[in-house]
Amino acid sequence: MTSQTIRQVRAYTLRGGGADYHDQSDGHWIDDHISTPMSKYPEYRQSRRSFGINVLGTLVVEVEASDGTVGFAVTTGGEPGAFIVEKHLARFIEGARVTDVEKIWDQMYQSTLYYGRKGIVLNTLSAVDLALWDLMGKLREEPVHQLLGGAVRNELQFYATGARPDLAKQMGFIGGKLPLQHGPAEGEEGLRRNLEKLAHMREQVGPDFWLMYDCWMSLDLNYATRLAHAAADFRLKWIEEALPPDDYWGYAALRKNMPAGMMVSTGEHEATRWGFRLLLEMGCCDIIQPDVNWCGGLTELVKISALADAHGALVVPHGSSVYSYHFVITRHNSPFAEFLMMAPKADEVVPSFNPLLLDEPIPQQGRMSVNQLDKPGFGVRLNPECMLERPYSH
Ligand SMILES: C[C@H](O)[C@H](O)[C@@H](O)[C@@H](O)C(=O)O
Ligand SMILES: [Mg+2]
Repeated sequence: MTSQTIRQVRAYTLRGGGADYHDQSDGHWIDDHISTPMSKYPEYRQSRRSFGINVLGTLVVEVEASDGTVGFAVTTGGEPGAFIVEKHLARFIEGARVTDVEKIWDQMYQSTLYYGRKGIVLNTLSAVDLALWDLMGKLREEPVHQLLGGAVRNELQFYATGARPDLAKQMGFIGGKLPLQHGPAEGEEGLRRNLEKLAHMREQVGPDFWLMYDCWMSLDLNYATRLAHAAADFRLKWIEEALPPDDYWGYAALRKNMPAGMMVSTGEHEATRWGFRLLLEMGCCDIIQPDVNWCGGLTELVKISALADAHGALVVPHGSSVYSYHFVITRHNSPFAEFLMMAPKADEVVPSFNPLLLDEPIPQQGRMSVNQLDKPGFGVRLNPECMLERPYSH
């Protein structure tokens, strides 16, 4: 295995669902009047697709070893990501040993520092890194969680993100995270409607089921503070991504002013150990939520997680299908995982990156046994019916 080198890296794109899970059709809960930083513009308030949340589409990266074995991974990245893989990163990947993930990561990161650091470049770098971990697992015939040191528990437990926490409770999930639908631009009426929604859901799910609000970067410090204190009456467990990712100072102030016992979470749009060091050292949050397809991949998430552990923070990766499941089950400070309800009415458990991945495991009664993760690599295959395109080559 250690003598195997990488013969070729290839980058493909796909539209409609897949890793760019916001790329859905009309009528899906995930695009129904959700509060965003663009909600101050009425014309962009109803649909996140209207301002382009789905412009990138899915990026699929394949890495082929000298013996023909192929590892792959997916992310949000589309054509820009494919260009970066084929025209820039390929030179550090092809010819390298399959096991050289640390060196390849460092060369990809340092060589793109002048235009990367976060966002699309880190999404792309993450997909290459995850494809390498998939390839290593396939060559060693071991699931990735074994390569990471092995499971510390026999099963994963999940909370569900979606419009129907009441149904999520019936399906066995440990909690439900609602998308916040009204932001500061909708004033007191909007705040009242946010609280009415929460009150209704609390009535539906009873006193102990976790309820959270995901604010998707859309609030200001005063609104977030007022929302948190009013939501304490309905036992909100955490307020998520209330402020823009760069407002570390705002998060630190919000966390200081939170109601006793309510947590602050953020991080899905943060990247690298340096970004998360800032969040942790400034006391911004109780839970960090790196997306392993966006933060720098598994090689970087291991570093981020150790940093968080030293700070006593939980690491609950943003929903990223098998790519986070294999990680979460190996970490003591990742006691539960997120499951994105991708059924349009959030009334059915379907694979997160539907329809792109075959054999993608789904929670049963809100839980997933480690046995469901026991195939080599990440244990998934690309759906041959998905029309992948390769827009660039090298
Ligand atoms: C539900 C949220 O608005 C996002 O769509 C979601 O992807 C993300 O913020 C999450 O935490 O799942
Ligand atoms: Mg979120």
